[in-house]
Order: sequence, then structure tokens, then C-alpha cells
Amino acid sequence: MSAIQTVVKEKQKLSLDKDVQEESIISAKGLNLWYGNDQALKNINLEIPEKQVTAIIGPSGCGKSTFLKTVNRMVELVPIVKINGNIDYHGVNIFDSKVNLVELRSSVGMVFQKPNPFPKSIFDNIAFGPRVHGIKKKAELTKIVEKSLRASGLWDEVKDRLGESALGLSGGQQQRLCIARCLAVEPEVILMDEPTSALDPKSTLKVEELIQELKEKYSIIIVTHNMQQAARISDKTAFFLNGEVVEFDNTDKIFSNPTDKRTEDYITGRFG
Ligand SMILES: Nc1ncnc2c1ncn2[C@@H]1O[C@H](COP(=O)(O)OP(=O)(O)OP(=O)(O)O)[C@@H](O)[C@H]1O
Repeated sequence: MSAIQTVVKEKQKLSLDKDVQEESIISAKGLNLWYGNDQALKNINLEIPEKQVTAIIGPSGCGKSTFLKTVNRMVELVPIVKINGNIDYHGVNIFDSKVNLVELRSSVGMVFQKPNPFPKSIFDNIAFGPRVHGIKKKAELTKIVEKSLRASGLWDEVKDRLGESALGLSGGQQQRLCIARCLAVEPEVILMDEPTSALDPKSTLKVEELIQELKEKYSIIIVTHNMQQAARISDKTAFFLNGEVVEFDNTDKIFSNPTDKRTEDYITGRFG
């Protein structure tokens, strides 16, 4: 039995993957995206369930990060991008001209591959977003900072050095700080683009455990190249290939009995 199958079996035993009645928080409908003349996303239809972890897997260049960055419209910072189709968030198309981008990006937060703390104190990193949103009172900011750091499992490690530079933290701590910074503006959805790829195994485990805790309150979409990670922490998995969704299903199904031969070839390491 492969390592991934073992992980899936263990999850089944622990019945972590109950087939819960699920509601979608985000629905991509007929989504297409081009960089200039090159089409990077082709007719994507995906229902992202609320308060679950959805993993996006697939070989390099298949459009995983592009999809993630489309969900909070960051991809539009690339001037040559053209998009058609819809992404509904709570039933409202995010491309509608009435959608406020600042609000969208605080509701749909993002954590990147490389931890990217600001060259500021730990406190000011977390307080940054709330301050942008107009919160000025020190007492209120202090509360938010503590709550966010507790939620990211970092509070005990940093509570006595909140005034020190965030750049002095270890890589794993910096990534949990970035997650705390994202939580401080009270998102509903967290997009994670290979959040552990720059971390050592111990820090990776901590972030994975944190993701499991966060899904009680947040809907998480995670891009990962690590099949075992997808199998361990996600409820749903979407397999992307050449800009298309080949298969989207319960993670257990994808890793134990995929419908499409290309999914099977990818997860068993035959390509990619
Ligand atoms: N800013 C950009 N300008 C032009 N083309 C881009 C840009 N960003 C991505 N692309 C192209 O879009 C396609 C999808 O890229 P994307 O980064 O979404 O893939 P990915 O699956 O996340 O890859 P990886 O696993 O290597 O991060 C690729 O062909 C890539 O070259």
C-alpha cells in the first residue's frame, strides 16, 4: 500500500471525512482566463464548500496559483489578464462592478508560499490590516493582535516580544504570523498558495495542524505539490491539468479510487 493510501485509510478510520451536508461558499462557473493570448484557465466549474479544506493539485504550470489569485481578484494586477465567466461568493459575482475590492480581499485572505512578514514589529504586522480598516484604539488593536496570534498558535511563543521585529522569527513562526495577519481582518475564506513549501517538516506539521483547526471557522483553499499533505488535510481535492479541472471530488475518493486515468497517473507519480 502506498504512503498516500495509508494516510487515506487512517483518515477513514478516524472518520474525519464524514460526508457532511455541505454548502458552497464560492462557485466558479464557466471561468476562463488568459494572459495575453495564452489561456491559463479553461471553463473552470468548482463548488468550494464552506468550512472545509479544498486542495488544488496538479503539475507545474497547470493554473493552480492563477485560480487561487482569481478568487480574490489579485490576478488582475497583471495588466494582460482577461477573464470571462463568474465566481460567485455567497451568490454574488465577484467581477460585478459593485464589488468593493478592499472588502473582497479582507473577506478572502491569502497566505503565500514564502512567509512575507513586513519589516515591522510582530504587533504592527498583525495590527496592519485592522489599522487600514480604521481601527485606531490601542486597546482594541491589542485585543485583535492577541486573538489572532492565539488562533494561529503563536501567542505563547511571541507574547513577550511583540515589539520585536517579525523578521527575527523562524521561517515556520513567520508563516504562522502571516496566517495571524490574515485572520486579523476577519476573513471567511483563506487562500493558501503552497504555504509549507518553504518550511521544515516540524513547522510544516504545525501549519497543517493549524489548518485543521482553522477549518472550524474558515473555508480554506490550499494549493499544494505535496500529495500526502493534500491527502492528510483536505476534505475535497481538485486535480488541475493544462488549465482545466480534470476531477473534483472527496479527497478520499481522489486518492483511493479516482475516476479519471490522468488523476490516477498524477497521484501515483507517473507524471508531473
Ligand atoms: N504573470 C503572468 N504572465 C504571463 N503568464 C503567466 C503569468 N503567471 C502565470 N502565467 C502562466 O499561466 C500558466 C499557469 O500558471 P500558474 O502559476 O497558475 O500555474 P501553477 O499550476 O500554479 O504552477 P506551479 O505549480 O509551478 O506554481 C502557466 O503557463 C504560466 O506560465
